[in-house]
Amino acid sequence: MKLTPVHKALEIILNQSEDFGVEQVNFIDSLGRVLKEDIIADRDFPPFNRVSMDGVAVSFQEFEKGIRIFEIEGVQAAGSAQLTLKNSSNCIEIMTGATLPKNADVVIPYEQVKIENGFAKVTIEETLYFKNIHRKGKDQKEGDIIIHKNTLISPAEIGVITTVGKSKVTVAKHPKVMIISTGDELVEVNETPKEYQIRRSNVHTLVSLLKQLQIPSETTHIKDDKDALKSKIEQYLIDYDVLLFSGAVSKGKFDFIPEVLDELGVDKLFHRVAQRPGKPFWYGKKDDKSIFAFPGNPISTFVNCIKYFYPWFQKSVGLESDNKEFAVLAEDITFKPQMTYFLQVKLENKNGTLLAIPVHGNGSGDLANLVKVDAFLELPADKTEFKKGDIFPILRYRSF
Ligand SMILES: Nc1nc2c(c(=O)[nH]1)N[C@H]1C(S)=C(S)[C@@H](COP(=O)(O)OP(=O)(O)OC[C@H]3O[C@@H](n4cnc5c(N)ncnc54)[C@H](O)[C@@H]3O)O[C@H]1N2
Ligand code: MOO
Ligand SMILES: [Mg+2]
Repeated sequence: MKLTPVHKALEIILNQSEDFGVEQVNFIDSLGRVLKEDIIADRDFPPFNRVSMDGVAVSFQEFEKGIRIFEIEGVQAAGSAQLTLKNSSNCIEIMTGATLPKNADVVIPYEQVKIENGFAKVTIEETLYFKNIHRKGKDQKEGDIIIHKNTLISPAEIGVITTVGKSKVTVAKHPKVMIISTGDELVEVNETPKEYQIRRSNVHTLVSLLKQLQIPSETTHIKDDKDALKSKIEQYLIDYDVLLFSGAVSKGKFDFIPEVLDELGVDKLFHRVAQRPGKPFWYGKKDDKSIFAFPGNPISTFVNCIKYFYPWFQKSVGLESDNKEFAVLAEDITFKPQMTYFLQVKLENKNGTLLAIPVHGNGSGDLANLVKVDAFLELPADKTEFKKGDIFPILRYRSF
């Protein structure tokens, strides 16, 4: 049967993105979420003439006249209401973060002043009007949009959100996701497997891959029993927006997922992609529900989640995902099949260039190899020889 090319599979999936609406969350819980409102300056930035050095505030005009000794009239701390310089030839001691006193228009730092017996003796010959003052409204004006809708919220955005006083933020709502493992060979993490059994690690990898995008999910396990699969999946198709499967999509006698989904009225949009690993990937849709059925081999599940589910989700919540990352292949690679090859690589930054160093494992079942790796290098299907120095897109799962 004909395999769907990777770019086509991705295109099909992206065309099925869904809007899950918006919700309000506490500002501190908005980290990693997608903003769904513009964040507007509630006042000027800075909101007052903010002194930026500890020292003395004086009149620039008096300084220009040659006055260098100023009697200290008072002290203006950060957080206290604005004082007025009553006598223009006096000064006010002033602290960083304080509002500039009325009638003062320059700050001389303590390093350039000698304080003695209630007088400040200035030791510099030159200064500038408004020196050491962060002028009101210089950064942003009240009413300016500081963060646009559809921005991914990072710690920098949290700073702005809080400074404008938004304790609640409108963000994209996440889909309700169920992650399902299948297979009679699988046992729980806290169980001791028999010689022919293994622990169901893939679902926990998937939960974690989703958690990296702040998407909560639930998991369950279903035995290789067609009736059980059918009745459970039927309910999940009602209760969840997205189902992620791991396993039972290939040619085996107990690979029931494609036929069960078909019998439940899920439209298959493709089955089998021209890629390695992850070829038997099945994707379908029922009404507005997306069903990603990943092949059970751990690396197949892993790479398909990053390659297909991640951009589908990002598009669904309104994030631009055209910010592809690239790396330079560090050694020659040959891959003969007419398939996209997701090569496991370690990333290394060498003099500003991101190098992709292949780390060969033993195929898509070798999950231990992934801990030595940072990303997959996407080698296109239309070539067989990939040369050291060539540049290819990467799918990265470690950010630092
Ligand atoms: N005759 C053919 N056999 C296979 C083909 C093929 O084209 N023709 N494709 C191979 C490829 S490629 C892959 S990938 C796998 C996909 O298999 P399934 O999606 O059907 O998955 P399973 O058979 O259920 O399991 C495969 C493998 O993965 C392990 N597994 C499954 N779930 C988990 C889990 N949650 N945690 C850890 N490991 C899991 C399972 O034990 C098997 O070892 O098919 C090839 N065969
Ligand atoms: O496509 Mo499979 O993932 O090579 O084992
Ligand atoms: Mg199978």
